[in-house]
Amino acid sequence: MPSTRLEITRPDDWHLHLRDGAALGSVVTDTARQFARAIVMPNLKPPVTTVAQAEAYRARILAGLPADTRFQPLMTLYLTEATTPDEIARARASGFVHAVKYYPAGATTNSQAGVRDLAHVYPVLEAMERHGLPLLMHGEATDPAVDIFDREHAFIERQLIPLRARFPQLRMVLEHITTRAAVEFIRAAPASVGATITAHHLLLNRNAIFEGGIRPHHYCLPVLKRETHRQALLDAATSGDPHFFLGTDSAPHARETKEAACGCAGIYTAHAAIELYAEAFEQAGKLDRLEAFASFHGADFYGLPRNADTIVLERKPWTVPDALPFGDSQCVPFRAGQQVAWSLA
Ligand SMILES: NC(=O)N[C@@H](CC(=O)O)C(=O)O
Ligand SMILES: [Zn+2]
Ligand SMILES: [Zn+2]
Repeated sequence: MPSTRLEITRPDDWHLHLRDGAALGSVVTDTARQFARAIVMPNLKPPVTTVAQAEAYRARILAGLPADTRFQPLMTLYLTEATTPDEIARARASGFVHAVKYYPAGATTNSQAGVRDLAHVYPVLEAMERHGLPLLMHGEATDPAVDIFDREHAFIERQLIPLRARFPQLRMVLEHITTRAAVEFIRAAPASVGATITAHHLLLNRNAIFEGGIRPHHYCLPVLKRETHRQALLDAATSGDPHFFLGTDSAPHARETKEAACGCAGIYTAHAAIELYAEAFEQAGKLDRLEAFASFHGADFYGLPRNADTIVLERKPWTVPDALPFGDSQCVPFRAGQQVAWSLA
């Protein structure tokens, strides 16, 4: 008999975009409904580059939460070529900054202030290695000559392998992995290197971007890949291997900025995140592996306690709204107007 009810330790989201201002208030509740904690990405405009900015952003997130939630935002700093080793020491001492995010300049949404040449931040990486502060990576090569579907693989070859050799003790997370090459690299790495996997990369392949026409709400970075890569991700997520953990990369954008001649990258999944992961794990026949992926591996990697309470998922389909409020605009969520197979009780 297929399961119709699943109780698991409350999960955490190890890669999340909450945005700021009015938009923040519209989205944070979706995450707080299901997750105890989330690693909050710093790619605001302007980016969160200092501990003082992270502290102020954290306060704005907490102020946007409904009174009855205990959701904890785990903050990150945006690495720039001006970041100092002193800032890393302050981050470690803060207790609320849990990682530093590396955006290769130009690789993705709000990455212009990112790093052009890793050699310029070696002293900062050395400080992170010493303080045990993880480096989170948007792992795509930015060389425009590299085919967009090969950018993750090229990043691994050109940046990640040399970086691992130079900083062997540096804790790292390759974020939102999308390829078999990434899965293989992470599997072979020590426990100090992990990877997050999104629900949308587990559920969709690149055909979804072009189904009957161009689908801006299925455009994200790294871009969706072929079916063989989706299969590799599903194998990794459901394998029980502690290198792999849940990170939604839920990345809301106002409708008009995606439905445009040059649409933004990012897919919003926070409204149904754990339910979507349950669908993917069910598809693989591995629902029994969801809890470790969603609730144990990430906490263990970050050296944080596992959550003590639980959530209950029921196999009860529901229909996702066509649009959700997003500041003074709207956000079109993943599966808009369509069904999700699992519900959060
Ligand atoms: N994933 C995306 O397509 N977009 C993210 C940025 C990111 O995580 O690369 C965003 O901030 O919109
Ligand atoms: Zn990214
Ligand atoms: Zn992201």
